[in-house]
Amino acid sequence: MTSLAELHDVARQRLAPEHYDYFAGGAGDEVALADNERSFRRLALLPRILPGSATRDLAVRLPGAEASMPVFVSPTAFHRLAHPDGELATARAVAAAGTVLIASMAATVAIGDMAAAAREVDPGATLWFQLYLQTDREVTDLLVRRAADAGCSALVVTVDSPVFGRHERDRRHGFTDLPDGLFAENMRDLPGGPRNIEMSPALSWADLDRLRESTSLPVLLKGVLHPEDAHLAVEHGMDGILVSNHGGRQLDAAPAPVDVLPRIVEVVGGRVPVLLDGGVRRGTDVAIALALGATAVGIGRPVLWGLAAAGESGVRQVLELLREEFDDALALCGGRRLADLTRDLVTVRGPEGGKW
Ligand SMILES: Cc1cc2nc3c(=O)[nH]c(=O)nc-3n(C[C@H](O)[C@H](O)[C@H](O)COP(=O)(O)O)c2cc1C
Ligand SMILES: CC(C)CC(=O)C(=O)O
Repeated sequence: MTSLAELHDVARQRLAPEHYDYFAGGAGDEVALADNERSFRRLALLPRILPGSATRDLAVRLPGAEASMPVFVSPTAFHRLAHPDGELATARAVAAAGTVLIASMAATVAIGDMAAAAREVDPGATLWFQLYLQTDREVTDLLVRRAADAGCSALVVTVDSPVFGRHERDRRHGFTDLPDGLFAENMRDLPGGPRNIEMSPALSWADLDRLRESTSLPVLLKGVLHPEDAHLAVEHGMDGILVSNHGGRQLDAAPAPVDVLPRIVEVVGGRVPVLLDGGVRRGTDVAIALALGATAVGIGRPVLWGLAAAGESGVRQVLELLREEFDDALALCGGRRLADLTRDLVTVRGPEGGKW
């Protein structure tokens, strides 16, 4: 395979239509979904020349992690719909790539088993655990304890889902539940028995404060788009911000993360890392996001396409393609290290170029 788009095509052919649409789809008219990729293509990189070095360093330090490149895996649910090995395959592939896997709370493999699979490949593999705060605090506390016991080195709290997005593709298919034999394994053995993941608009910053006080793990906030919320996140002691519109699956009128990134970077002012996901499909997208101030970027769907196309090896291909493409983009921009990707390199395409 020579690009992520090719792996996507193979995945589309292999998956059952209702499972493909669950992975691919967005909310409402899928305006945000389409805009996520399109927004990267509205931007251009103004390359510098003659870097004076033939070596490049892609490694990046993140909360509780040293990643081999500024690309991590964003949390996506239900990997066993894509491949029988599910999250075990994903965990092995991400460990082999030496980057961070954010394990979804809605994984079809329990977090302890994912961590064990990753550590067989690399004892130093990094997993973070994605969490939807539950209104039953006992449940949240138990999930946090399990993540810590599994050796997760950070928590990623998703805050863009006070209610579940309206996924019309799923409604048309009548896809409302996992097939028999698959389960959100982290939701077993909880007080009161197995549970569904709850999304609640009743949650507030006070619930986040409580989580912050209850754990020594770094806590990152996923789904921040408003600069004022980025400011509040830092004030409330968060260790990082993940700028995201949930891959266009929640508020369909939400902007593309890359369009709000510069403002958030400005507000945060270097106090904590600012990460981004949504629409990253090429190494040049990674370079644009870093030039606009992101510390690293996440990919969601491309991992699912790799998994559906070829299991562990497919996910490895996705990560290695992005690594090669990003290394290439950095070289072509005249850069040697990530810090060489600066804001002045980004312009808007077309005759207005430069007026950013
Ligand atoms: C099928 C699917 C399932 C997802 N599940 C979760 C999840 O369980 N938790 C979460 O915080 N985000 C979830 N997301 C959002 C991703 O973490 C991420 O924000 C998004 O996919 C990034 O956009 P991209 O797919 O364009 O790379 C999911 C996204 C998809 C496509
Ligand atoms: C099971 C869901 C909570 C996963 C999710 O966040 C999504 O499908 O976007």
